[in-house]
Amino acid sequence: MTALSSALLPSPLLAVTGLEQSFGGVMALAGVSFQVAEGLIYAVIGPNGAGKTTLFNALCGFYQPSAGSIRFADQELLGLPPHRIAARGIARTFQNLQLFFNMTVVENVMVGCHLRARTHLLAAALRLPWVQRQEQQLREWAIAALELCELADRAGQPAGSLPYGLMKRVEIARALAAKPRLLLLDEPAAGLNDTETMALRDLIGRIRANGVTVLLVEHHMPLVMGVSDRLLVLDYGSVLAEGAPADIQADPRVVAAYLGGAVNYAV
Ligand SMILES: Nc1ncnc2c1ncn2[C@@H]1O[C@H](COP(=O)(O)OP(=O)(O)OP(=O)(O)O)[C@@H](O)[C@H]1O
Repeated sequence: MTALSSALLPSPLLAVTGLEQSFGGVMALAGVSFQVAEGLIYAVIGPNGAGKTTLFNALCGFYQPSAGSIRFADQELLGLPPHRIAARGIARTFQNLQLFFNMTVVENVMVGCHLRARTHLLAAALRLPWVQRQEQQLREWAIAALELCELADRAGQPAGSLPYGLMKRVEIARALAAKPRLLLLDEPAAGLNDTETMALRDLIGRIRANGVTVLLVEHHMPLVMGVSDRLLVLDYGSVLAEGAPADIQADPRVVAAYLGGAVNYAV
């Protein structure tokens, strides 16, 4: 690539370089580097214990890596606390449900908008007009996120009354309500049946179509291969491979890392 053509390329939305995180003697991330262009669905895969969740936790500021760099939209994130990283435009879901079961679906999703809200306790207690206008705005954002997740008709129901697959969608809607530029999905297909998984695949496509870049940690290979533009393969905290789904499926190192070849990639 010439200097001129590389200068014309847009800088990646996310650029991770040499990221290191250890726990005692375990190097969970041993110098991980990769880049994600804006608008991609980018998956991170790898066997159990490879470092995928640690990577997410580092990106969100829950862990403070000992070395490396995380540049998001050309700004360094390393060292920032989670709420400042979220305010920069990164939202995530978790492996385990983190819902308020007694609150309604829309109330759960409105929690995700709080970063966009101006909070003032006295004004809220007095129900000042601007507080009411703001609440109406947050409700509209929450409803828009629910519509994208095909949950608008469940808005008024207690979150705890929904089937598990829909509860996981509420979590995605809550993350979307923060209006992120990058959405991190941590094993969104875990516990879903085949129909729900196919619906999830469509939803991830719609999220990208709405201008949100997606970083996906997932063990469900048919989903990963069917929805992703590129993949990063981690193994023992290091990058084993990076590339398009077809290249990753053909990579013997990846096949070997997964139980000596017993990977079902069928979509
Ligand atoms: N908080 C922690 N304290 C100690 N060790 C940890 C901690 N978090 C992760 N580890 C270790 O770091 C390594 C990477 O773990 P991590 O959870 O990131 O893997 P993973 O790829 O997400 O695995 P899985 O697919 O099972 O979720 C593992 O050896 C794990 O035991």
